[in-house]
Amino acid sequence: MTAPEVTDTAPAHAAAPAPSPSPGRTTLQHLRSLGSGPRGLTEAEAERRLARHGENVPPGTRPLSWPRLAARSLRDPFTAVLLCLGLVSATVAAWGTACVILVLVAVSCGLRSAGERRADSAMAGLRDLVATTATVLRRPGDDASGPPGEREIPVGQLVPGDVVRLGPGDLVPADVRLLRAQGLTVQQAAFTGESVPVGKHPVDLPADGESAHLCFQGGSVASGSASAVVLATGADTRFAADRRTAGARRAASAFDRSVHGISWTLIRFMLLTPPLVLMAGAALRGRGLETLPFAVAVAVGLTPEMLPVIVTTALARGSALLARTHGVIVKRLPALHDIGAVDILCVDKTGTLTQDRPDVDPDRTDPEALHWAAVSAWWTLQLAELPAPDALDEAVIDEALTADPDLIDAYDGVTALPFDPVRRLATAVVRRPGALGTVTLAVKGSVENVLERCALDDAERARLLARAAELSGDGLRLLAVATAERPARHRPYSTADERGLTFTGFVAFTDALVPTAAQALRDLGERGVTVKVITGDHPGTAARALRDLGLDPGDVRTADSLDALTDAELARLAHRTTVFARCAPAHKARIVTALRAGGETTVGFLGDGVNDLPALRAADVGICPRDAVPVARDTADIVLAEARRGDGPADRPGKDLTAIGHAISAGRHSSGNIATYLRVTLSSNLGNVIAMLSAGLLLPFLPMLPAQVLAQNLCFDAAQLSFAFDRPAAAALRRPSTLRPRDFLRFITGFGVLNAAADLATFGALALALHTRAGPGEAAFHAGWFTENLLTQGLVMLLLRTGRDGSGPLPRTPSPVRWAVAALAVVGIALPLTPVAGPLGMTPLPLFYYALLAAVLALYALALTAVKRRYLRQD
Ligand SMILES: Nc1ncnc2c1ncn2[C@@H]1O[C@H](COP(=O)(O)OP(=O)(O)OP(=O)(O)O)[C@@H](O)[C@H]1O
Repeated sequence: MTAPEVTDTAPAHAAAPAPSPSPGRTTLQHLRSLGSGPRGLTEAEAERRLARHGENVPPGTRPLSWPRLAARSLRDPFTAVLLCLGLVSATVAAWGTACVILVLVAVSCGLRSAGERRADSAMAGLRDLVATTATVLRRPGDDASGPPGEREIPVGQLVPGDVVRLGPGDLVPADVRLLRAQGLTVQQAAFTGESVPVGKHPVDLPADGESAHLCFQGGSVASGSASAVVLATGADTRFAADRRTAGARRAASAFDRSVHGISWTLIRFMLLTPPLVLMAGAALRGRGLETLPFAVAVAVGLTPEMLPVIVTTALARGSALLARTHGVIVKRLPALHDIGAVDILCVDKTGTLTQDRPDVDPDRTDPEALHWAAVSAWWTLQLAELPAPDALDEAVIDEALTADPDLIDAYDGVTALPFDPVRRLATAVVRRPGALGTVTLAVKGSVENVLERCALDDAERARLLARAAELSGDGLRLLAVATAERPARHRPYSTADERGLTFTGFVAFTDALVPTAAQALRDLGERGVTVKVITGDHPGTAARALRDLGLDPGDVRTADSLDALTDAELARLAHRTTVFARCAPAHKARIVTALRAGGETTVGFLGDGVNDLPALRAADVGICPRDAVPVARDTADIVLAEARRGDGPADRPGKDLTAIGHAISAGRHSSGNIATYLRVTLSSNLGNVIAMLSAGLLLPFLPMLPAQVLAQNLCFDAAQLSFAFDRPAAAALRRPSTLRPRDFLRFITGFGVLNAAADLATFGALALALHTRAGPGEAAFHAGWFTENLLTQGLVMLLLRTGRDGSGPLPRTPSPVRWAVAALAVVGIALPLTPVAGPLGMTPLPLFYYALLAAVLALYALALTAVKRRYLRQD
């Protein structure tokens, strides 16, 4: 079964090649060839180009057309197996069975396509709510000489020739060529697999094969800033070309492991059934190939052909409800299943558990360190043309300017090396006006990274590290600040210059915890989810935050202690550890991958920054708060709601971490309904198959005609669609909802045998009721079994609604399920009495049979309840 997910529909111009890097063309020549310039396009020209090139929609985000949906549902393994069985039937001229199979395929494909179409549009609507925008430079109207202005537009409206601005946390919105850049590094793991961001800069005359001046759609800005001209959009990008050749690659998620795992187990059974039936028929009754249609019908009887429809409907309904009631946006349908299955949730600290609205703590900040940190922050902001300061820089500048409003005028900026989460440093090179021969490097960053670049003796270094640990232990965030006087020079400054520095002091910040964080962590614990914190911050700060939130941080590990471990050692350690500190983006991803190894755990990652992207991708399900950086919102599978007003300052309502609990409940609810369908349909189908096999060997005629198999399958399938609207028991919501093939097999074997016993008892009842009757018993047998089948299926729907997790009281059966069961019972009893009965090969039955049937059903219901109770007790 394919994941019910919106996938690519290649637009008409899909065959267009990805852009060439244009070796030998200068930037200006390239701009001219695109009919653009450094000041961008006019609005009127952009509109014309949008009509010509189409929307800049990355592949995989357009709802599929009807023909593509139908083609995709035909590729579904269940459908493929059914079609194969149909083909086998046609080959031996069993036209009745072949037609039955064809109708089954048509109905399930039709229902599935309609369900997916609805789900696709609903998901597209939800994704639009958290869609990212791009900063574009355009001139108003058609006035090419007008002044350009910057504005935010939806990424979909970008056209070739547009000039865009990029800053940290931005998604590269199209394929672009850099016009200017400052300290730009781009994460482009999607193309090259490199987890480390790559430096990018403009090249006026690129050599053949050079690509430092190009950034591709799907990449993300890790640090620095740039302006760039758009070369290609939508289906013409390299991202689209890669997807066309390689397809979308994503590691198997919890959804793939469970729903797909179960599907493939069943398909193996289906494929094994016909040969087994043929062999049994030959061995026990000396039958030959004439048993084939019957053998095929038995295999068809095993198929849960509505599984894809139920999965799509249950997940789409759950996602829509979650968005409406709690503002949580699920961007990829299977992610709702996955969040319900999460048993380990990794979170970063800053901006997730804390507000990321730091305030300088003046009592524990060295004034000189604050001075140089502000100079560094201000000039980095100016020289690197960052669209906005990050939270620490903003706090530093505010505090320093309040103390000394002339601080900025005291220096001229020379160059800047902006912050990146791997170096954990930011440097500005400044000059005092008049001091022509020398410059000052103002360096700020994490304590360890700054101290290791300072000229210090070991004792002093140890003293400073101890002081930093003490401040962090109080929950403070820290910046270490250092400076260096250097002779001025023309050669560009690089990270190699950040050596032999003079330590200046620490700047300390308070960063309040998110008000809903403690409650959210408690909720997660009660729902059986283990929380781990993976942060770039100091171990002391992380441990203190966790303690303040009511959790025991245990032994805090720093990332450098993990580097020497093998993947297996890391996996063992990761399961024992609660807090990982000083993690670079690649460490975060490696820890998540280690936790997932073995496929026994489902791991979610909740993060909000550029440093969280690799981990968001590595997890089974990536989650981010609504105010995360754009690229995190774009990467995450689930975007959380904002808090209600009152949970944060008036201008920014803040994060609502309790929304994770709602998302988990919604996921478990949907998975619970899928599990109910699987339990009910599989035990009933297995029972039928056992009964059909026994009857097939005992009776001189086919126990069920192909048309009857069809009618019965369709009625049961239609009734079970109501499970998408079911309510699982409260107990099912209390722990991670993993659909394990092994658990299902255990469940369905027991209940399947019980169901077969009821069928065999019915055969006895039929023999008793019909033995006095003259005429062919075949049609009456078929009618009797048809009625009993639909009635027992209705009973199973009511009594097996909660299985493995249903130890609590059974929730009231929702009306769609009650109506569906009633309709099933009515059809089962009434159909053999209607004129349709004749063509279907059935006749009305004597009243006596109904009395016997009532007794069989009553006994079956009692046995079902008793076995279920025993099963739940053992579980
Ligand atoms: N703008 C900045 N300039 C210099 N140093 C910074 C800046 N921002 C953060 N740092 C330093 O780098 C360290 C790591 O930052 P990083 O962004 O990787 O993680 P974080 O935001 O502290 O934590 P989390 O991973 O929980 O979001 C910080 O603890 C801080 O000391």
